[in-house]
Amino acid sequence: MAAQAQQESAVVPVHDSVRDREIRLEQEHLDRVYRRLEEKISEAEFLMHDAAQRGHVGTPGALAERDAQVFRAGIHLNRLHNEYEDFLFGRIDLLPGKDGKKGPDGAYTAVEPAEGAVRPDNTADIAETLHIGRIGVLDEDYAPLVIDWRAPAAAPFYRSTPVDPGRVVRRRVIRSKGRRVQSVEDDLMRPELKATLDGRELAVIGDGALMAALGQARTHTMRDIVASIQAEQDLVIRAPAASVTYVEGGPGTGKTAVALHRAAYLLYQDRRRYAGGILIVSPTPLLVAYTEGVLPSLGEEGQVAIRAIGSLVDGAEATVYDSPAVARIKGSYRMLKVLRKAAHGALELNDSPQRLRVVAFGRRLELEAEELAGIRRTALGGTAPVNLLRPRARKLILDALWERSGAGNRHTDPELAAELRSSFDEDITSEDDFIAFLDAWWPELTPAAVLDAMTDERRLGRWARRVLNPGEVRKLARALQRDGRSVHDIALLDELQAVLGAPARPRKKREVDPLDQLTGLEELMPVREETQRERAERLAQERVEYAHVIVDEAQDLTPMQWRMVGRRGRHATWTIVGDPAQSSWSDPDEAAQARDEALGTRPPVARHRPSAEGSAGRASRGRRFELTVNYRNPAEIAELAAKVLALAMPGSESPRAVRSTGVQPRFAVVRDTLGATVRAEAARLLERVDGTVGVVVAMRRREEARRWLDGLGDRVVALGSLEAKGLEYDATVVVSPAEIADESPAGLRLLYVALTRATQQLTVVSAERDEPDAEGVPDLLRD
Ligand SMILES: Nc1ncnc2c1ncn2[C@@H]1O[C@H](COP(=O)(O)OP(=O)(O)OP(=O)(O)O)[C@@H](O)[C@H]1O
Repeated sequence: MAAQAQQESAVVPVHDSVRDREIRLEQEHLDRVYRRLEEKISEAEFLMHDAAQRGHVGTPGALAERDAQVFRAGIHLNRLHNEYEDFLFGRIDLLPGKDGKKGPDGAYTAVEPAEGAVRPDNTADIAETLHIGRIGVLDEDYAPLVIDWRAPAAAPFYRSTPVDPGRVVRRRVIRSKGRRVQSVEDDLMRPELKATLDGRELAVIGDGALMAALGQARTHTMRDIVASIQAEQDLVIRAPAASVTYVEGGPGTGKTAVALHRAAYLLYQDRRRYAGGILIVSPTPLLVAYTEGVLPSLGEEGQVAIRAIGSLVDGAEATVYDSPAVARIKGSYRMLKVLRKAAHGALELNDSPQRLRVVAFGRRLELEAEELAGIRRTALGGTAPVNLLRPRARKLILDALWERSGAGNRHTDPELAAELRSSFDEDITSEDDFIAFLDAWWPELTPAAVLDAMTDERRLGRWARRVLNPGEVRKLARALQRDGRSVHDIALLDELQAVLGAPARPRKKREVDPLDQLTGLEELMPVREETQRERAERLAQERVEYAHVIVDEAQDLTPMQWRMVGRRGRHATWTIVGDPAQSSWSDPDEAAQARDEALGTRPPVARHRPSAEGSAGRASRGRRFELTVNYRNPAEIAELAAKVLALAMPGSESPRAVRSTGVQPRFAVVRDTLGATVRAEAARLLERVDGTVGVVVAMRRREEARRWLDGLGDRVVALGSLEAKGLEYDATVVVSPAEIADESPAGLRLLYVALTRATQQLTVVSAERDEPDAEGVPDLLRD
């Protein structure tokens, strides 16, 4: 494979003085870059100062231009001031290009070398050297000192391989700290070539950047991979954002890393188009915290929102977990019907009035319970949001009262009849009793109130008739009774928000007109409710939608979650990143159907039933990429995990591990108590690795496991199997594979996730139910 071939070609021992010379040369270049950056900083500061000096006078156009200038200079300054580690991290030495043309960044555009660039005796001259960094920097003559890693000219840095080298002869990764270059590592793309640069033979230093990056100790935050993005990953990062881009790959293939770098790339490549924002949906707050430093390190902040799937609804936050059985109910399409029924049914709760009595034109008029129920049914017909139907219901009531009053027959002249009707309506609607009736009979519902109403089992049973069975109703009602929201509740709240429509704004008082005050007219004017059209316009403004949505760990989204995410990207392009073998959702067919509907790649079909043919395996519209190399796990750990993959998804292939450590996974059995054994194993690993240790347990043991690790320090953490999604540690302890596997229908897939979190060492602790053999190897992990 390309990555390995690169490594093999790069191991060339060099004399220290050559290394020192190469480092010195890179240092000289970096010094020039920083001098130029300082000039740019002064320029930006001057611009800001200058703009601010222009004061507050001028035409509105000039003021807007001044504000824009201050804004732009501020952003620029901010980026320049962030003194990144590894500001400059790469370099490529290139043969002359085919057509000799230069692009807007000052670099040659041709990917292929010019004819004759390589002489018959396999010698060549380097025609161009490009340095690659986090942002582009031009010198005073507009020649590139540093090319932005996302610029087209930087692509060969990532794409070139010994198999398909293009113009690249040497690819160099430069490591620096602050302003000092510390080391360089080279890969030769054309090892057969004797290339010279300025009359001197090209030196080759180090044993490859990728391996150096992979061997580093892990902290609790992810690092960017700009210096060592691999060719298959680069293709995904730079794929044009048309419709949907699907990315699949096993654990550790860099899916999350690629997703983050793709966000930065898209912004760079078309900042205006993505000004509407990019949303990255992540499975857990832990993964959000782990990854949120990457984009700032790539110079991108502000336009990308990384949100956990349980934090997508403002004002609600998932804090508790559902049992697998409850999750299955809450996540399923079937909930759609239940929620709609509940939203309608909730109108009748809390002493909804059974009768309406008003006085109009001096007559007492009444509507009885049955008539009111009929009016409610008519008003609720159709699909408009419940809260927006109140004006319609009000109108239907007035119609019924008008009918009852018999006043409609008084005039044959239409104009007079209309006048009479309008004063009839005014008579009624200005009555306090009528306003109070309407508030109680058609209350403004909130999603939280409807979900609370669903905690009553009998009531829920009514709303879920023929959709959920009585056992499911009981489980759901009980789960909703608990304090705190689960990640699945958030999708229900969002669905309810759509079913109900946003609550009306507090009624706006009309602007006070001094004339009105003089005449006392203010008091006579009825307070105006927000009209339906005004509300629709307001909602359109308030709607939170994004220009591009990236869904990480997409295999985990339930149908209800897909609907929630879909609402945030109705006009967006998408990048969907996942691995079916790691899915924690039990019905992949139903989820795939929901995904395709959310992405608009498939017409909606009957909802609460999975389609008869099954849709998970069928290709949806869009481009597909596959990542095939595991950069996280050493081969020893990947091999063990592959055994579980064969059980969880027979026939699917494991990604190929790119390195090996020679350290085999360790198997331990419970000696004293489970807690004491796990603690001892965690302590042992803490001594053996410099970075972090993760202890993965079945979800129900999370709290307990935290106590087991008390006092071992903050390099070690305990996690439930669902919480381990996407994370990685130097070493992991996986506690009782059988417990994890038995905990849910997706248990084997969650065990696969647990076993693939370590970058260096893994210990598996078996309890009794794991049926360990004499070596301590649990049943599930034996050949
Ligand atoms: N090109 C690369 N250079 C250096 N490190 C890399 C590269 N690609 C991936 N990695 C590292 O490999 C590890 C795994 O990457 P990442 O978490 O993105 O994988 P993933 O496919 O999302 O895994 P999972 O499916 O298990 O969540 C990370 O530490 C990442 O930094």
